[in-house]
Amino acid sequence: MEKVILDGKQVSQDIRKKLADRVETLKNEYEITPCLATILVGEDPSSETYVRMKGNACEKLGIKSEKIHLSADIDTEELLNTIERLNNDASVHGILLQHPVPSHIDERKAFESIAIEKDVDGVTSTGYGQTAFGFGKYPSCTPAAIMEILHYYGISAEGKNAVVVGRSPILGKPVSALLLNENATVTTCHSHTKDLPAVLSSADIVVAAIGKPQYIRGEWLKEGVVVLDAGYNKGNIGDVDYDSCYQQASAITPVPGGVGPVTISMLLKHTVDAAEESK
Ligand SMILES: Nc1nc(=O)c2c([nH]1)NC[C@@H]1CN(c3ccc(C(=O)N[C@@H](CCC(=O)O)C(=O)O)cc3)C=[N+]21
Repeated sequence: MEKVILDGKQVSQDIRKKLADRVETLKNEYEITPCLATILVGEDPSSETYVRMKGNACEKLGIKSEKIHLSADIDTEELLNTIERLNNDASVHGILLQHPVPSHIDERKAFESIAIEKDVDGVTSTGYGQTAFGFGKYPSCTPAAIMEILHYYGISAEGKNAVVVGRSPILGKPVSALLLNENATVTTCHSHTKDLPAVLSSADIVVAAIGKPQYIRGEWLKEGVVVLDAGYNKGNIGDVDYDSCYQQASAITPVPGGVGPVTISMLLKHTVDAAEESK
């Protein structure tokens, strides 16, 4: 059986190369510099790393990155005020509020306050609804990345059994919707699922989005399965047990170097899209 390692760095490079030209055109012909505002609340070191990576990726492409770092003890109101200011700032095209925020803050309320035309990270319920109905401009970035990888490698979801493990608002739910829109038969599993290995045994495509390191085992999967690992556990460990899943798979994303870099590329792409929409 031919085996493909789905190379997220390669996919990501191709996307970013195309974006560089669009950024140049925006600057030279329209005097618009695309700008992404990132909001980080508190001091979680891995969140700091991800936000720094996003900012650096922007700057490398000539996208302006406005980094806002708020202290862990702010209240929901202060966060809403910050988002309101960015909503009203015409020089800002996209807003990313890094998840998770400290638990005393109402994260859902904050996400909902992001203006839809700046919701490049696909976190609002309007954005999710549009994604689910199939006309959304900016699906959440990790779900968008997963679909981008499938398209890049010519892997069709049509008629396939796709099993998504996880149902979070910016990952499991929207990726289930995107796969459904491409005519997969989608099953979404979660902590109440009775027999996960039994459900997985019929999967042609598996998306792991649980947040448990190396949880999905190759013994649960059928031969030839396509495995997309959206896990980002501490130490760059995915949600699938790579070695055993690799044995069964016809195609698999590694961690690192799989879904992660493409997630950042989709964020960049959506920011450039939003800047173009603003002309
Ligand atoms: N509002 C919001 N939107 C997000 O999209 C979002 C979020 N919150 N919170 C956290 C998760 C996590 N996430 C990652 C993005 C890139 C890598 C990534 O590029 N990882 C590299 C390795 C990381 C490294 O080199 O340290 C890789 O997989 O190759 C990982 C994780 C986005 N998230």
